[in-house]
Amino acid sequence: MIKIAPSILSANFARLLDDVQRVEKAGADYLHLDVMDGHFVPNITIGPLVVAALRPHTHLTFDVHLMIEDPDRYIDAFVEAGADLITVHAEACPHLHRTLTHIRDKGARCGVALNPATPPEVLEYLPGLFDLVLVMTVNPGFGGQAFIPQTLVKIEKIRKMIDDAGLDVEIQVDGGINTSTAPLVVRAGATVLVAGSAIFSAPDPAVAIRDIRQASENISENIRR
Ligand SMILES: O=C(CO)[C@@H](O)[C@H](O)COP(=O)(O)O
Ligand SMILES: [Fe+2]
Repeated sequence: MIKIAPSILSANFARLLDDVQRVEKAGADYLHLDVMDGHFVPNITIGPLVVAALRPHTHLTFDVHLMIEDPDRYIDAFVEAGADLITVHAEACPHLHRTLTHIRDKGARCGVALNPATPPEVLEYLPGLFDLVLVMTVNPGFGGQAFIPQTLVKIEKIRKMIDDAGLDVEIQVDGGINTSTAPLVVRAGATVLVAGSAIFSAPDPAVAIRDIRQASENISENIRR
């Protein structure tokens, strides 16, 4: 089963809760919350206060994507705010092993994000320590960018790495995902699709979720992953 994770980066922040509840009703699996600090990436977005404010109003799994320097400082705050899954960037974590262990010790699932230019080999040295790999399919920082096709080979490599090791790990993709790119990433091995502008800039987000799901599941049925 492919999971769809709408990214609220492209939601209307003046009516954020309405947009969240709309995608929940439309059958979204995760809610993807992009946290940016103006240092690791050029943009600045939300922090734990917004996560905590939304938490009582939805049952969606909160998938928090930290694009910040020194994420260890904020892990406790995000778990306490209601994050179910916290993903950190390998490029931002000099002690990635320790950071992942910290997230699990706090009771959340953890993910490792890799920028488009980051090789996947870093994952080989962290067996069993993460629940998800986030393959960035654009350079992080902004919504609405074009999908980078060279990332497909990396998704394939990670899929093989995970299958060969017999790990139960999700492969998430993030950036430029729409009905055209979804089949490509699913064929390469992705199982969780983040989409921001393709969902929230569509005339009807529910239709957009349905269309992305349909485009991916036609492929995944053939693969039977
Ligand atoms: O993490 C990020 C951007 O850095 C994403 O989660 C974006 O929000 C994806 O937006 P689209 O490319 O789907 O518009
Ligand atoms: Fe993201």
